[in-house]
Amino acid sequence: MRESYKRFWPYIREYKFQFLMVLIGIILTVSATAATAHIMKPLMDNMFINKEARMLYIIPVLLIVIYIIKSVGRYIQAVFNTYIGLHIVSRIREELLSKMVNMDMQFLYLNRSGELISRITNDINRIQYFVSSMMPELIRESLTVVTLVGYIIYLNPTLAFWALIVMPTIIVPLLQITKRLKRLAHRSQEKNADIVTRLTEVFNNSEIIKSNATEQYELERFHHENDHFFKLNMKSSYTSELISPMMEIIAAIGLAAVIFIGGRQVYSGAMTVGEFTAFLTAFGLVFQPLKGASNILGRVQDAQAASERVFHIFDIQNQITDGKSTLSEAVKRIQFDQVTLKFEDKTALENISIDIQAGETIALVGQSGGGKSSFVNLLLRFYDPISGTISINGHDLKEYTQNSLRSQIAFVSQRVYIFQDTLAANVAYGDTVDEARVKEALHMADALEFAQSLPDGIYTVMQEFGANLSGGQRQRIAIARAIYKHASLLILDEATSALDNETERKIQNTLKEYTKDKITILIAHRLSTVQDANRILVFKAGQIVAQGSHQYLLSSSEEYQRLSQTLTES
Ligand SMILES: Nc1ncnc2c1ncn2[C@@H]1O[C@H](COP(=O)(O)OP(=O)(O)OP(=O)(O)O)[C@@H](O)[C@H]1O
Repeated sequence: MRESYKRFWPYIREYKFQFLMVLIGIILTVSATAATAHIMKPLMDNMFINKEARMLYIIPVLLIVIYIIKSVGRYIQAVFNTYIGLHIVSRIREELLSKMVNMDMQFLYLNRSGELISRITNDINRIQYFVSSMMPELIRESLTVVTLVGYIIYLNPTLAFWALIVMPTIIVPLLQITKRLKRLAHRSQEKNADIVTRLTEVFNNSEIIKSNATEQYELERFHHENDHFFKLNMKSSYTSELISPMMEIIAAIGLAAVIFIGGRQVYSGAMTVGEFTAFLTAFGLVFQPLKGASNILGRVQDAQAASERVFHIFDIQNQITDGKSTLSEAVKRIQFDQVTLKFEDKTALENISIDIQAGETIALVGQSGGGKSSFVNLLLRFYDPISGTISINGHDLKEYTQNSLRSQIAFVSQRVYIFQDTLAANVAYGDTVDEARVKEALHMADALEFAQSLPDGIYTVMQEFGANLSGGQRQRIAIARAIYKHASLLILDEATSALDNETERKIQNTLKEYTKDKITILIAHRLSTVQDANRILVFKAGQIVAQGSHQYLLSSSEEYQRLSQTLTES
């Protein structure tokens, strides 16, 4: 627990004023509670025994004042506790998202989106209680316990010894319970992540689910996860609910000891009935806050497990690190020098050497899994090679900051991403919308006509994933987005695969002028897409097995001849 607090301390300590307010709230509540007991004295002595009539007015008014103070204290404590908790949690949520979006691509590929969403939402919410309310509550309960225990020791040390001797017996089972609770909390949070993953999958794959009529199948899979989650939470409840009855049994044993030993002391005259009653009352009162404190320990396990899951992400170090220079000029030359890329044991690229100059259009072709996407992923620094160097304008890629490098690259990926925003904002993505530029980019991507036919033209809001668009329209928006960026390196990974030949040709013709001083790298499976490239690189099992113009390769490379058969057919 200390470890977790250490992690939260930098956040917690920034809320001195709010904690002070919580403390004031606690002081008001505790004093008002004490005053409630204290008012019993004038109530009995002055009002009933001495029959002072003015007390008939004073006591009820005092009682109301005391309860107002108590309520104000409670309110202040609750509101400021919540403020601290919610504020810290919302800050950590943003920091966690910032950490996640800046993680290596491999991390983002490997971790399910549902798992990451669950950490940002569910896990973080569970921390709130830990960072705000737990400490004040523990302080309040401990203070009350210490005061009451002090009081009973003061009343009768021998009896207090026998009454309290049973207390340590609770420690061992309590520790075991909290250990088990933490294990269960970990599993329950993992299960929660599974549920969110399942849900994101169900909603992202609705087409495939509907077309295969697998709704029932998905419901059963969800039921399986949900049921598991339910059972884990019940297990947690069986365990945590043990704390209260255990405390009560211990309290009963303590009380029995007090009655047996105290009763004998009363019989022998060592203790008056009044002293015995006061002792019994105070001893009875100790257990309420003690139970409260043990319950807090139970709840803390959940928050601690969640904070471990959250801080685990904060602790992951990126493998891809930023260089110091800024790539502010256009990409004029790309060199691969004996570059090898491996994913664990699998070699994705082997000994790749190539030199590309500004103005060139390079097409990558080859069998599926041949390494084409890996080649462009290296340029984007989604991965780093295990050996060899890649340089841009004569400097190793690793010398540049990733942001400055990527600002020079316009990338159209195989999967088209459309954000739930206006069409214009989708084209200008991340930049301010310049209407004329957006229209020009759309025109070059042969998408202006369809954009203008939309209800609000380029300001029409796109649906999530571009659900209201055809595959070809989505691709054209993605191409327009790349054009809008005016980057010096254009990477098109199967960017025109959903377009008909005529549209593709049209876009290619406009792009020719646009890319004449840039470097264009395109991956394609269609002959029409690649045959005009200055150079075609043929990939096979992670190697470039041939390169040259379309005509040259047709006459010299068997692999290309074989590929061109399939390229023409598709
Ligand atoms: N993130 C990754 N983790 C592990 N292995 C990967 C990863 N990305 C690619 N690979 C592997 O590296 C090899 C090359 O993949 P790559 O995606 O570069 O092929 P490709 O030529 O683009 O294929 P396609 O034409 O099917 O898109 C494949 O065997 C693939 O399984």
